[in-house]
Formats: sequence, structure tokens, C-alpha cells
Amino acid sequence: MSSEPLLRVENLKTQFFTEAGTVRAVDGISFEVREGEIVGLVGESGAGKSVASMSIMGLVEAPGEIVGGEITYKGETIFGLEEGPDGELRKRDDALSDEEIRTRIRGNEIAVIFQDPMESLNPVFTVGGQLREFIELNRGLEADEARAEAIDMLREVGIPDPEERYEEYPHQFSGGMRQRVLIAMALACEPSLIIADEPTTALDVTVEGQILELVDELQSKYGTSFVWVTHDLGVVAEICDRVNVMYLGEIVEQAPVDELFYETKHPYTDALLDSIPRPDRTVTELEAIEGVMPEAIEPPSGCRFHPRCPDAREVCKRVHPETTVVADADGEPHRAACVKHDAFDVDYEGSPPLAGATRETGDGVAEGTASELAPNPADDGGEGRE
Ligand SMILES: Nc1ncnc2c1ncn2[C@@H]1O[C@H](COP(=O)(O)OP(=O)(O)OP(=O)(O)O)[C@@H](O)[C@H]1O
Ligand code: NI
Repeated sequence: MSSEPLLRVENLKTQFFTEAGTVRAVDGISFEVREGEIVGLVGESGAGKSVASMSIMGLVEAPGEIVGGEITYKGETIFGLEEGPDGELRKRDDALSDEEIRTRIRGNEIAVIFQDPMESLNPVFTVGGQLREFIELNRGLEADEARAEAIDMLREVGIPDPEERYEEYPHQFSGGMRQRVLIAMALACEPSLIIADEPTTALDVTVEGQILELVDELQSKYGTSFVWVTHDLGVVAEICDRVNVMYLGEIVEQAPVDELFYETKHPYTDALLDSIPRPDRTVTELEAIEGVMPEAIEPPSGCRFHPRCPDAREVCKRVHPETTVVADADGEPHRAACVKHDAFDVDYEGSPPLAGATRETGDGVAEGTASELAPNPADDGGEGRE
């Protein structure tokens, strides 16, 4: 196995310059995808998962812009910024041009599957015709070869009677079948990486399960790597090897999948885990995550999750935690952005819990009272209570 990952995203920042202000949709995320693995990008709506995916594909449109970071694919810099002589940020010389990304990378090397197949499929052309044309264009095959290939691909993704279905229109396919077509399209150019943005979210659970099984199968057969975007940790558990949990533009936890589930290090991941249905719990016991996710225009100070965090202490309002290695998972780093871990060394234990914090702590501090008992001199004398 080569040591260079297939895809490396470093300190990626993507912003939208809107009338209401600058939306820091992706705010300094770093992660990698190795050959043959499925990497999850998970978080609530608005976390920045789709913007991160679009950024990798060079598909961010005005008023959005990648304002920082570097993206390396197969050891080649496909995106990178540097400061020009005038102090303005500009694309690095070794980065690919938009044209090169479009012709060399997109589709051939990295393919995307989006949530809504109706947006990717043209309703006025037959499913087979679209697939055939895509294969013709991208692989330079003759029409009849491309047709045969298209039918093979439809069969490969589990479409029954592919010769007949080839002639049908997208509306004649069920949601699950349409999603299979998109998977066929993504696979058609034998890309090394597929970015799948919530492709199963609109499907019912049974169909979703079938699609996930198909992806798992195809993944082992073709060795394709995936970035799997989802808000559902249940999906992550089913197919991912490693996971990145996003909150308000940042990756707050990053670990191999079992480690993430059994040795959870970030309270936000805990909250997400609490909100997935499990056979050993009844629906009434399900906890929704407290509060709503704030806007990415003016994120909360310190740790962005602190206003909703059951473990929040005064220090969490002040210190912005960088995603840091907090544990070792059989030689793999387990990273988290939460100052309750020793790696941060900011005297979390000595810091009084915030009023909203609900978790009983090990040292017997009762919930929400400690800020009165032990006022922190670092407090700026403002409201102090959330
Ligand atoms: N074109 C745009 N203009 C302004 N803001 C945008 C634009 N696109 C995305 N955003 C903002 O960027 C942030 C991240 O959005 P993104 O779509 O990446 O979230 P997500 O994690 O994919 O959520 P979802 O699960 O709903 O798809 C949000 O605050 C969103 O409002
Ligand atoms: Ni999205």
C-alpha cells in the first residue's frame, strides 16, 4: 500500500459572500481518503458537507469561493492558493486550471452522485440514451459499443431487464432505480473516487439498505474509494471505514468507524449517536439534539458547539479547539476538537460548567451552579450565562 493517500484535503476554507455577511461554510477542514476506502462526512443540515464536496470537485459557484487550503489527488495538487506579490490570494502555479479539472479529473478520476437523481437525469431523454452518451463522451467509444457498455452497467447495478429498461425515461424508474442509474453513470468511467452526497436520503429504508449493499459490493469489486456524505450515523455504520464528523464548517471528530462509535470523543458525535434509532430503545426515548445549529455567518465564540453542549464549561466559550489527536485507535489517530481532553491542557476540569450544561460531571459538580460558586476571573464581566 502506498503511503500517499488518494485524496488529501488540507485546511480547506470555502466562503459565500452574501448581503447578510460572509458564510464560513467550510472553515478549515482536513481529511484524507485512501485507496479503496469509504470515508464518511457526517453532520446536520448546514454543516458544510455539500460545500466541501463541491469544493473538491471545483464546482463552487459565485458568490462562493474557496479562500484557503490545498487539495491533492494522487500526489498532484489539484487546488492550492498562495499569496501574490500584491498580497492577494491567487491560484498556485502547480494547481490545475478549471479546464484541466473539468476534462481530466471530473468524471474520469472523481465522479459525483447527488441526492436527487432527477436533477442529474434529463427527463426528456431515455435513461439508456443518457448513459450511452455519457460513456461515448467520456470514454471515446463508438455508439454501439457504448450502448452495450451502458446495458452492462445497468445490469451491474441491479436494474432488471436492462435491455428493456434502457429505452425507458427517468420518470418510469422508481427513486431507488434512478439512484442505481446514477451509480452506473458514476462507475462508467471507472473513477478512482466517487463523492456521494446523500444519495440514499430520499429513499425508504429498505431501498436505502439495498443501495448501500450494492455500493459495498461494487466497492470491493472495483476498489473504488468513496466520500460518503450523510446526516445519518446509521448509514455511516453500515458502509464507512473512517468517519469525519462536521459541525458548522469544521471537522470536530475524525476516527475509524468502530472507534468513533465505541470510543466517542466529541459531545456532538455523542448527541448524533443518541439521535439515531436503535433496536434497544423505544422511539420515545430518542433524544433530539438540544437546540438548533447556529448560522455559519456568525458562529459562536470558542467551541462552536458550546451553546448546545451538555459538557460545556466556561473555557469552551473562550478557547477555539483545533482538531487534535486525543487517542490512538490501533495505530490510527483519533482526532477530536473538544477541550475536555487532556491533549488540550486548558484546565477544563477547573473551569465552571456553563448554565446550559446538563451532564453530571465526575468531580461531583452539580449542573449549572458552579459558575456562581466559582466565578472565573477570565470572565469578561459580560452576561456570563447562556
Ligand atoms: N450558494 C450559497 N450561498 C450562500 N450560502 C450558501 C450557499 N450554499 C451553501 N451555503 C451555506 O453554506 C453552509 C453549508 O451548507 P451545505 O449545503 O454544505 O450544508 P450540508 O452539510 O450539505 O447540509 P444538508 O444536509 O442540508 O445538505 C450553510 O450555512 C449554507 O446556508
Ligand atoms: Ni448537503
